[in-house]
Amino acid sequence: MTLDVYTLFVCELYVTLFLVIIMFFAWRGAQYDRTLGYLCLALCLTLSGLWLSSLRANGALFFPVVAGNMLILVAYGILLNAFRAFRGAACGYGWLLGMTLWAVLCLFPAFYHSLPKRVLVSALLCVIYTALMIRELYRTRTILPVTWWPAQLLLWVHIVFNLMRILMDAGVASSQYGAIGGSTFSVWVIIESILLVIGLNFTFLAMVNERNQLQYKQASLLDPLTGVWNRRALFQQAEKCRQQCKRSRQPLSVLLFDLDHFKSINDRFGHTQGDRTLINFCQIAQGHMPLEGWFARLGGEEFAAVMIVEKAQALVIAELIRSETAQAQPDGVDYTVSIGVASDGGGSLNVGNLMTEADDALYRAKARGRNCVVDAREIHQNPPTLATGLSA
Ligand SMILES: Nc1nc2c(ncn2[C@@H]2O[C@H](COP(=O)(O)OP(=O)(O)OP(=O)(O)O)[C@@H](O)[C@H]2O)c(=O)[nH]1
Repeated sequence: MTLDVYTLFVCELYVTLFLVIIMFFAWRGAQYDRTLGYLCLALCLTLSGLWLSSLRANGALFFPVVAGNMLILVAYGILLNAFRAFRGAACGYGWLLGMTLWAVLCLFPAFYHSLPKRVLVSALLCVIYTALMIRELYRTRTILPVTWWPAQLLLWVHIVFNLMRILMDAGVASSQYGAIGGSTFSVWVIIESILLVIGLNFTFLAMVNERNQLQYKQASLLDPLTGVWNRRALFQQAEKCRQQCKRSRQPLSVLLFDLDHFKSINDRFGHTQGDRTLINFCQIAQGHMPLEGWFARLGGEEFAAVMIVEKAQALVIAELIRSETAQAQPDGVDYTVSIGVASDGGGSLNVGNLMTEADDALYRAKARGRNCVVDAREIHQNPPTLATGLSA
């Protein structure tokens, strides 16, 4: 099979131009996401570099060899910045090094007129830039659990190809003297770079999409003020706990918390201090969650926790939270919390019923003067006056 270098080159120009257009709209559609912006810029520079390298066919040397390759090396640097921007890092100046090195080397006629030397340096720089991109990508593995893998694969294929190029492309000038490199290996360089730009575009779109999806999902489950889970997250988790407890017949406990006279804290110390008090309470409560315990803000000064522990342990945890809160005094502000606790031994579990029971117990805790823990079941079994809430 003979692959015509000019036909491939036109294909490459067309594909790259088309990808520039796609990426430009993707960038705008993603609210001017920096990563996609860098990628779009890298593609524009690649397109310009490719076009300049085609001037080799007219016998020109300066534009294809110096300017064309410099543009392509800047594109590599900007691609590296796209990976850095993806993980929120600043750009630095390292991305300019490849282009600068090439410009300096071109000042030496022994390099400028030697195709094998140019092929060697160009392939080496591609390997170095790609290795740096792999390093950047490696740092994003925690925020990119899925697309991290295809992105790695794509970059490793590019490294292997360029290493093969160093070994196999002796820089023999092609009889079809034309675009990119000008050696007999050019056909493979063009094919690989077409596949690379297509692969990179899809990979970056998938990466940005995955990161955004995870961010949106997280934002929809977290309370923005305190950073703890919100009502939606807690109810999702409660349903998982219910299923787990039902299967393994484990006890499930629900704790409802309500800060006492919180309105008066806002009135006396201001809303900002009120916010700080809410954050302080969340830190205290989070610090007492057991291994299988989840805490959330339901709204305002109301919080809840679901935990796979039996009633006795849930009451101990509630009392620890209550007493630590009463002693906390964030910024000199005294505040207390009332807590209702409901538990199920693992039989006919119903989270809705447990919530209602805990809410009932919380109501009783408020009625008993606040700053206390009340166990829902004991309220039902005993007259209110004998309820075994752990009063402060
Ligand atoms: N600072 C601050 N205050 C909030 C926030 N959300 C709700 N609040 C306030 O919380 C207060 C709740 O007041 P109430 O429902 O009357 O309850 P309370 O004063 O705590 O009284 P008891 O619950 O009966 O002890 C209101 O003044 C709300 O404005 C918030 O995000 N930040």
